[in-house]
Amino acid sequence: MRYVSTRGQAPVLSFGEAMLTGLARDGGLYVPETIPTLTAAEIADLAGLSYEEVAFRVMKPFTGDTFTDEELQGAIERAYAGFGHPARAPLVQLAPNHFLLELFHGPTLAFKDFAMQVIGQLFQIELAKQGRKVTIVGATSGDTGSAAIEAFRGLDNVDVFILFPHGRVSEVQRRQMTTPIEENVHALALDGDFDDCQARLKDMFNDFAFRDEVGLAGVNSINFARVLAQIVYYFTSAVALGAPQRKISFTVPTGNFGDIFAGFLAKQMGLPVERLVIATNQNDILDRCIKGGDYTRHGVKPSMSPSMDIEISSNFERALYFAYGRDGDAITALMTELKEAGSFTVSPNAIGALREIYDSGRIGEGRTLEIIGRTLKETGELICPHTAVAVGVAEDALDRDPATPMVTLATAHPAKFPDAVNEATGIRPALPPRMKDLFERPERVTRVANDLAALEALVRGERRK
Ligand SMILES: Cc1ncc(COP(=O)(O)O)c(C=O)c1O
Ligand SMILES: N[C@@H](CCOP(=O)(O)O)C(=O)O
Repeated sequence: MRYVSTRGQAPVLSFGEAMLTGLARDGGLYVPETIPTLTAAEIADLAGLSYEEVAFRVMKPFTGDTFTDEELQGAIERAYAGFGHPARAPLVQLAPNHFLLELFHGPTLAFKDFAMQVIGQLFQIELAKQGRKVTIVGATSGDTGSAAIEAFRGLDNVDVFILFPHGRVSEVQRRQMTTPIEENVHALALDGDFDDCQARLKDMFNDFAFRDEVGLAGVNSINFARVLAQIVYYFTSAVALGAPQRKISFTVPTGNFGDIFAGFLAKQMGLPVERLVIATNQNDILDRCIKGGDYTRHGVKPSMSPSMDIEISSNFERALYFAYGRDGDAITALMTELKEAGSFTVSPNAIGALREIYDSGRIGEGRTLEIIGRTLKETGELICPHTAVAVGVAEDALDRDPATPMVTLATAHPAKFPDAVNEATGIRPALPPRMKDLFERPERVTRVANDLAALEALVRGERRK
């Protein structure tokens, strides 16, 4: 299995190399050269297996010979052992044809744990084999950061620096990043928004001298291994609802497009996915693009679903790459236009290809609150604001296609966003007992300017040599 860049100009790599490389050296994102498929019989055979067994069967064909079967199985077992639900990703019924896929039973209470816990294990195996140390720099709008810290805290051969937008994450999210005591963990509050954090991260990858000097590695969904581990729950949930005999649709609260792109890969692998519905909050660039063909930045407006406050949606590049028939030059041109002019127009063929796969919708702030309140009243489920955005978009999609079962991804625990949930319901959801002293723990955070040279100097100075 070989991995190629969406911009077509970077070295072709194995899975292991792509995992440790992060951003491709031409600025693109790695994708598999071919997408492995499962037959209908192989998908049917997943019924009744544990989450871990399904994960192994789905992930193995992508990893080539980087890991032995025993290594991959062991990594998966260890990754999910600490989850707070035996099913790992349980389904809850909201309405006759509407199901919620709860992805918040991992250690940091967000769907990011599903992939981050696995790649934490895979990094350790690969770094030990190669006798290497790496410096991970991550950008977060709230959830990736704590999941990365949880997966890599205390490791001797990894330093972790997390850039988050100052004042734009929830207090629980911030404290999850600023209270770990391990000296390899560095929380950096950047003066800017998430797009600035991600842009500086990509700048660091594009500064080859810096990248090579510090052994830069990435665990954002830039890293294909992140997306890979997120394919698994599309299979477990669809099979539980009758796939491969029955088609299933998914609605995904979307920001950086990693989670829904994993759904695209599941579909390409043979899972009968009817529609993948992109759910956006008031930062609706993806909804506008799918509907009108224009990807135009308007400026990020902070919302009550802060993890989706994103306008430069990193993995949309991967979606465009497939929509443009794997044309790296076309993608390079679009990404250059976005950087220089703040917008691009998708070609008629490519927008047609995207609309074959994706549907989309947008939910504003008022409706988000209404949905949190109504969902609790009608179903007894307390949901986070990101999930509420997706529930609203899914309800609209179900009105258009009531016959196909809809799975809505519940991406974070409501206790991560107590203020919004309280405003909608009058309930402040409690954190699990293991986190009950989160608000008493001392915080350790460095405020940083949105300045590449200053950030690089900080990482150089703080990482352990
Ligand atoms: C709670 C939550 N929901 C949804 C998203 C959006 O997911 P993605 O960036 O993969 O589109 C994020 C951030 O990634 C998140 O943290
Ligand atoms: N919403 C994310 C943003 C980063 O996304 P990633 O999937 O690329 O890591 C977050 O919570 O940080």
